Amino acid sequence: MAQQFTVKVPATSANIGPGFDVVGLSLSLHLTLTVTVPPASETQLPPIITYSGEGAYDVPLDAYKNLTTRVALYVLRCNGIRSFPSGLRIHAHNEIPFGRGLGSSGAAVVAGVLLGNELGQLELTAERLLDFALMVERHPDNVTAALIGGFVGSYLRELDEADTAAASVPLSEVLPEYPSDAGEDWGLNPPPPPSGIGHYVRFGWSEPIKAIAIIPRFELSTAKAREVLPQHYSRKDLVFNLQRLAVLTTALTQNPPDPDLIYEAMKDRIHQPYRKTLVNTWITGSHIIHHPCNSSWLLGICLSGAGPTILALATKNFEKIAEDARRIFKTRDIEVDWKLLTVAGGSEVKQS
Ligand SMILES: Nc1ncnc2c1ncn2[C@@H]1O[C@H](COP(=O)(O)OP(=O)(O)OP(=O)(O)O)[C@@H](O)[C@H]1O
Ligand SMILES: N[C@@H](CCO)C(=O)O
Repeated sequence: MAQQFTVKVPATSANIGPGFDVVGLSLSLHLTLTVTVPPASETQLPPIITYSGEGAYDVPLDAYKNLTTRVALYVLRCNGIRSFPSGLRIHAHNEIPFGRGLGSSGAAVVAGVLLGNELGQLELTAERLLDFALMVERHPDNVTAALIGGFVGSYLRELDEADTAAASVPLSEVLPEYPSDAGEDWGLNPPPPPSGIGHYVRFGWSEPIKAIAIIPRFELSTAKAREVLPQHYSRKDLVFNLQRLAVLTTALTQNPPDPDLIYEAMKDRIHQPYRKTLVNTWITGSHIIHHPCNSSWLLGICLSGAGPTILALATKNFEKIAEDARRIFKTRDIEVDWKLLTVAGGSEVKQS
């Protein structure tokens, strides 16, 4: 009998203003894999991937090139399993737009880790799953929120010398460039992650708060949006962010939420000001939302992840906010789509 299971991973919005590389929020758009493993056979048949939804025209369907399946193979090989099961079939349906700051790559990585764990029947703990995801994505905010779900804060443990070296191997060694006909015999064993890299806590979330994602119709790669950030910050700017983040993690749990407190607590001096040069959506976005004294349902706005999506948090009048935003963007020749999103649960694997 064939084995069938699904892997469902949510979108995430990282940073939420001041929490650069620290906080992430899982949102109600998903990447879902439907996986069929046929009964074992004598012949080794290659995996077949089909794909629908966001990115369907761009994503590689070769299992040795596709991000999700390469991550799954990484997990398998680190656990002594050289190849995918013969005749493996995966259908991916994706609702998360690529390169918009909604954690599409984090979701693809987490889906790959869960896929590898399930195919190899490895029964890895959540902590170990996170180690594997962090070896690929390297900053914890998106992958931790995608795996655990909710509004999540995380840090990376300070590693000793040996673990630092293990965690710093280039991504090209973790996910090597496989030839398209790669099979069981190809390549060396990849470097496994050190243990217990990421640590996290899930905060509460105030039930009436929803997120409006205002999504420009262009991509911005996270790598590019990180290149513009400085190596050093002033004490004043660091304290500015720390003060706001400390308040924000509790302010977003309170019901009713306090718009004045949240609006100010979502300000940032660590990444958004530098990304202005790349993302003129942020300049536009920061003019959309009036101060909450004028509109108590608008709580605050931020760049979602590395951008270009703008995330507005609000308790009502969602459509009005989004349509006002669309009109303002239009005057600057930026076409946007918008989605009203709720906070999602964490990743799920279900046998069918
Ligand atoms: N479902 C997927 N399958 C395969 N590859 C994917 C998938 N989703 C994303 N990717 C890869 O990740 C790239 C986007 O990653 P990137 O980190 O630049 O943006 P993002 O994750 O959408 O945004 P952010 O990290 O700011 O939230 C895509 O161009 C694609 O190469
Ligand atoms: N914290 C990361 C999130 C990107 O996914 C950044 O802002 O670069």
